[in-house]
Amino acid sequence: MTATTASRVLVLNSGSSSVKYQLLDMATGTRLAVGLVERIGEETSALSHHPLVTGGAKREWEGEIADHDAALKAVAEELDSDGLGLDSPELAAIGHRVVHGGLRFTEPTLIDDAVLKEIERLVPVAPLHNPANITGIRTAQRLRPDLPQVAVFDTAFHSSMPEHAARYAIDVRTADEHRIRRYGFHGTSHAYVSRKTAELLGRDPSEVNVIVLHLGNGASASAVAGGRCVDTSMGLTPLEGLVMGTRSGDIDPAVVFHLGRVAGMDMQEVDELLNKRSGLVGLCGDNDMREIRRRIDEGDETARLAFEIYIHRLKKYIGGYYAVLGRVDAVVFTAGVGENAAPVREAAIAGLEEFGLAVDKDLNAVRGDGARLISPEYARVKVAVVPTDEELEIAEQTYALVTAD
Ligand SMILES: Nc1ncnc2c1ncn2[C@@H]1O[C@H](COP(=O)(O)OP(=O)(O)O)[C@@H](O)[C@H]1O
Ligand SMILES: CC(=O)OP(=O)(O)O
Ligand SMILES: [Mg+2]
Repeated sequence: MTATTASRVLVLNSGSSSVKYQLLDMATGTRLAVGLVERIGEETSALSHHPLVTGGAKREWEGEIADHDAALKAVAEELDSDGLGLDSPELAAIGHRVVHGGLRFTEPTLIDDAVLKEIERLVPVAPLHNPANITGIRTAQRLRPDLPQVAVFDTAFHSSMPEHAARYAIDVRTADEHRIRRYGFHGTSHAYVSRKTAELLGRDPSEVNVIVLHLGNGASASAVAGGRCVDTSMGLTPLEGLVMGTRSGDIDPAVVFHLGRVAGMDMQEVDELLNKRSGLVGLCGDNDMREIRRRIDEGDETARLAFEIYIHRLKKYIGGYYAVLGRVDAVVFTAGVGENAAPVREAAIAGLEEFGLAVDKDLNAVRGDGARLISPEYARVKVAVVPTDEELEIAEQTYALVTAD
């Protein structure tokens, strides 16, 4: 690869209705700008942009942002007005989060037409995510056709899973023909957070076993043994596993047939039901944990039951992965809910004292930005909050690829 003196990387983390972005200088380890576009395609979208080096204040505005293409143009304009535009010769590459990499992509990958085609082929198994990732790539390519664009896949970290964890117990030929298996997602987060947890414990990642609970709007759990993923809760698609903001997580697959045969729903309707009208929003009408906690505090029983279902599922995965790992050094909470919702952490760990797990109420209540332990001194298994940073992890992998000899 050509050597480059440019050392900035722009990272685009395009979600189903949002784009998170960061501009970083990899030579100095400085974050130059961070931002977020939310509610893309809805009546009022919101953009928040924070230039970190130009002394500028955080800028926030609301307006209509119809699609991801418009969102990226808005991001480019914000960066431009800080003198950090995409036309900068200091930009070395653009790193993209791509949710589904299938069987083929297990490493950060330089994007060309063939790679983009393969990412497109995977749209049916990440219908909420890969299309947004593709738009991000195309728009970035149009704005800077000369720059290397790198895809960092959510599935990559999980590709080390043993076959007994990755395979579903269905007819092998059908599974192989259609590449049906557990791929797992949020991999850059699970990789980053498990590594940071080892650091927090003052140990080498190869020595520690951790259960990572990535609880955002999408949510997943993983069992990481010595730095390697051995099981994860999301499957062929990001629908399986934990109860999420709008997704059901685990259900009996026969529910799908039943809805078809008895309720007369077609595939599209069932897909939409399970991905967009289930999870917390389906259970109580809200998918934001802040709002759910507020309602519980006011005595709302529907919100309480939704919370209890969410916690019950979490406990099942903590227990399950404890058994899979045999020995656990830490259970770690991360992402929007995991980092901020103390009641979720407390409830998920409650009653697990026999597992060596406990949460210290005071430590749990402390709000902080950094990685921290929330278990009492005596706890045999540590409980931690470790903020995730998918954008930093993507930037590092992107920069390593474009500067490799
Ligand atoms: N202070 C908070 N207390 C409780 N939950 C929070 C708080 N801040 C954010 N959240 C939760 O985090 C979610 C977003 O998490 P995030 O990791 O950003 O998700 P995603 O990347 O999937 O969009 C929100 O929907 C909300 O439920
Ligand atoms: C894969 C996935 O669920 O991602 P997100 O949490 O960003 O929706
Ligand atoms: Mg996320």
